[in-house]
Amino acid sequence: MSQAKLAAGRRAADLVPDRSTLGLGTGSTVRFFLERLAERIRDEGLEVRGVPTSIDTETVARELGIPLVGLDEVDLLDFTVDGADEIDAEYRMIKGGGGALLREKVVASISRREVIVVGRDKVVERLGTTFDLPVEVVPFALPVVARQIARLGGEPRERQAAGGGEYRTDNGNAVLDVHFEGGIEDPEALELTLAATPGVVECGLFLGLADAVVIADDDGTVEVREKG
Ligand SMILES: O=C(CO)[C@H](O)[C@H](O)COP(=O)(O)O
Repeated sequence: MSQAKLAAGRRAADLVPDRSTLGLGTGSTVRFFLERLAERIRDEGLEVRGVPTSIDTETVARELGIPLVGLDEVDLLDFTVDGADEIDAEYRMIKGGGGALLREKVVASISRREVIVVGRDKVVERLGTTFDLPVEVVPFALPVVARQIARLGGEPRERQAAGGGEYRTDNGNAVLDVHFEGGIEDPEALELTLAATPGVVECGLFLGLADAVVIADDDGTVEVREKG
């Protein structure tokens, strides 16, 4: 078990305000957040309801007794906690290692406060240097999008399911994990280009969405950084 993920997830749960509507991210760090959140609901009577960003998170939240709500009943979210695969000094991120990028970005876009939980190993100088960029693609368009990404200088690889075979997101789409040799030079320009590519549903670049980051070390030390 990663002590850093445990420490970051638990600290974020301690920051959750009472009587709030929450975005519930996805991933192993968020799992620790959910467990601590459930403890607070039980022990302190914390009143919250959450919008899950994946079927996995929905299942875990239900098991833990965290009240859930749908986007049809919610306009804005008070507070979201999510993980990241990389984050840079400007709080720009790569997300989608768990395949939940689309729902995560929708939830981040309506969150008043987006708090990111990571181990220090996720903090990078340049995005794309330690993690390939996930791009969610309509299956029909896979070859077209892959060729377009190659023209942009990326090396796309279709994600496979854990046991082999076809990988599909919760939305029924495929994922291309795209390697950029030397990292991503201009994340803003790349996000715009990908968004304008027919067949691309969403990409894992999360720019200007994080408000704070909870960074933990393996010894359990936690630092909370606010975006200036
Ligand atoms: O973006 C994500 C899922 O789509 C996750 O937040 C990201 O992959 C980090 O996961 P973990 O906390 O397991 O390292």
